[in-house]
Amino acid sequence: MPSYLTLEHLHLAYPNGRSRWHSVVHDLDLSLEPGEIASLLGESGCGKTTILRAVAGLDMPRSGRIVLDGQELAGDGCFVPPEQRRIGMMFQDYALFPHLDIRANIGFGIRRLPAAQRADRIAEMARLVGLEHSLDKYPHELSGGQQQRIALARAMAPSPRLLLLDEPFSSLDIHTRERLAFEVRDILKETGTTALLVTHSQAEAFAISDSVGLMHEGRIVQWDTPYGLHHHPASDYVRRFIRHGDALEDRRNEIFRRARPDTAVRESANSILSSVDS
Ligand SMILES: Nc1ncnc2c1ncn2[C@@H]1O[C@H](COP(=O)(O)OP(=O)(O)OP(=O)(O)O)[C@@H](O)[C@H]1O
Repeated sequence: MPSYLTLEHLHLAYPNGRSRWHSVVHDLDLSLEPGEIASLLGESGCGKTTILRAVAGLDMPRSGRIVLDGQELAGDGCFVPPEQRRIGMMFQDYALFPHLDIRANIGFGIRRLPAAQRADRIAEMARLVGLEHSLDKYPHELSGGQQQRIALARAMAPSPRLLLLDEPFSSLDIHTRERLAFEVRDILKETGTTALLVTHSQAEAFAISDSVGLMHEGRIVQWDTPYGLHHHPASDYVRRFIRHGDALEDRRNEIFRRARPDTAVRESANSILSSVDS
């Protein structure tokens, strides 16, 4: 049976001067089942965002195919524009409209629905992310984690066929980041949403995903469950990458353990390790 989302032999490149191209992603294959949550994990510059942009329809592949729910989005002579793909996106910087209240922010993508139906859907999404009492507030009145939940509610309001998340937690402090990653996983599972996330944070990828594709220089070097990546690394590169992520985690946990009574120290450990992590 064909998968829900399929990327086949995808070649992605950026223009690099006169009729020349800088290849970023090479011959990439990937497939997701309905309701699966997957992450692309890798160092900065390995091509994660470039893949999301191609799936969203913001860039056209040089070659290869993208198929979603049986519909060819990009391929031989075919290119469906982003607004017709029914794909939701959530970014690291919330991207909420500061001059609109939370109700209008959540309802932004469903402006064409009849008023009563729209109000119901906004209420449903606000409940889903646990912020049904904040609908009259403005984004600046909410914490970073709350704003990111509103961004999720807004992305999900139009019932997208697929949700793309680009480093959605990286502007949050490290505690909120992990808590929210678990919360978002619960919300996506509850709604049966298929999602593809990109991150350079192993903790985040492991917290949210059913499957993780570890990327290196434009290729997926291992596609596996978090357990599989951890316990059965397919190469030295994967082993080193995972060990480095574990070492950061251990260091952070140790600092927290020692600094438990002292919030100021905990805060500073948080910020030091967020910067190391990024
Ligand atoms: N608009 C662009 N034009 C030219 N080159 C680009 C463009 N966007 C990205 N690149 C290049 O493509 C490569 C992959 O970038 P991409 O943003 O996909 O990486 P990433 O893995 O998402 O990194 P990060 O974690 O830092 O966001 C990098 O070498 C980058 O310089």
